[in-house]
Amino acid sequence: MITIKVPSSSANIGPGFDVIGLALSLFLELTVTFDSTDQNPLNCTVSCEGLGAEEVSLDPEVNLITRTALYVLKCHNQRQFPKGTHVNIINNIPLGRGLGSSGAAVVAGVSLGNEVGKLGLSKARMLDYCLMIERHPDNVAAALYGGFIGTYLNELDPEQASRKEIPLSEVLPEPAGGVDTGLKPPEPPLNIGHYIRFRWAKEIKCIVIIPDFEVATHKAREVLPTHYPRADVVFNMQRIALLATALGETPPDPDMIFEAMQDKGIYYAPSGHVVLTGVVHQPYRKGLIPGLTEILLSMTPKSHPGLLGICLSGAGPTILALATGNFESIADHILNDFKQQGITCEWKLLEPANDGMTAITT
Ligand SMILES: Nc1ncnc2c1ncn2[C@@H]1O[C@H](COP(=O)(O)OP(=O)(O)O)[C@@H](O)[C@H]1O
Ligand SMILES: N[C@@H](CCOP(=O)(O)O)C(=O)O
Repeated sequence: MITIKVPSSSANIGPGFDVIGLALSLFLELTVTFDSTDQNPLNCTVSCEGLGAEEVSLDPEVNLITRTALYVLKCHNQRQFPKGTHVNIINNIPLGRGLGSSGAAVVAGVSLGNEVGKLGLSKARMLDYCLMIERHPDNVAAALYGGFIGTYLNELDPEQASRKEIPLSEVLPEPAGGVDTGLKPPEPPLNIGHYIRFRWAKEIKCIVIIPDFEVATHKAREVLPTHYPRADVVFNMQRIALLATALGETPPDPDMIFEAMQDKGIYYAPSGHVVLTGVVHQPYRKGLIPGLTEILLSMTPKSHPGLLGICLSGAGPTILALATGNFESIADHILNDFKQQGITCEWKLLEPANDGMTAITT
């Protein structure tokens, strides 16, 4: 039996759009067993329990995890799973909520291909495969390596860059294209992306407030501009520089962290009007998440002692609040704000998941 465990993740943490990721203690788990008397297309069956079980396809040609595993296998001239492979998915990551469920599924799929195909891929090479599928590195790198990380994509030479830009529909056709197409899918270039781990102060806990509706990440990316004013980019770079260090300092400095988690600046013009500056993703997404702006503006470390900072988790709709105490009252405030918009939520108190993806054969 093979057991693969992958953490959820919260990407961006305010200003770090497509850069910063934090692996969190909610997990996707696969148990993989083999019964060679089973005869199935692609030699694979899938079952699923836990969150999203009724939503997730059990067809191995459609399911994101098994399709990803098949992509990795086909790149290594293995056209199907080993005989009688059964993949049981146990999912604790809510789907489409900004907690990296798709990133975790892609990491789990790459690891599944690696394990059943006995490919011996390093985590660095697995990251290349992940980045051919989920092309922003923050979630997949956090899920693969664990902890609080900064990520980047390397400049590739033109031939490699064009391979990386191959449309997702060719890398990961849906359905997966069966056993016999004979075509090898586009292999990832080497060293597409990399990461660095930052320190995390152990007293900082992660409150996640998870609304009861989904926002598909690809839709939440469509609402973003392709170009930004220089002032906005500078604003966010200034905050990221703080963020990378401020969350590792003991004792945590609430005012510094609150500022470091801003993806917007509020400037009171001489006319008295409020002007927003320094905006990369959150405010553009407010149309998808009722109450977002009000929630982000409604709390500070002064109004809510214990609070360090607040932001949208990934592409939303989950809100991430970092805090050292008063977890319930901080969560209650955000639950109430969402309630005024007619939205019910659940909340959880999570910790960083330091291990990242693990795969164990027993
Ligand atoms: N455990 C899983 N098994 C199969 N597919 C999954 C799994 N988790 C996520 N997915 C796919 O990823 C989609 C959600 O991805 P996305 O919109 O990026 O949201 P997020 O990553 O923020 O949860 C789901 O609708 C589903 O298609
Ligand atoms: N940087 C990405 C992160 C998306 O995270 P997810 O958990 O919502 O998939 C973005 O902001 O689009």
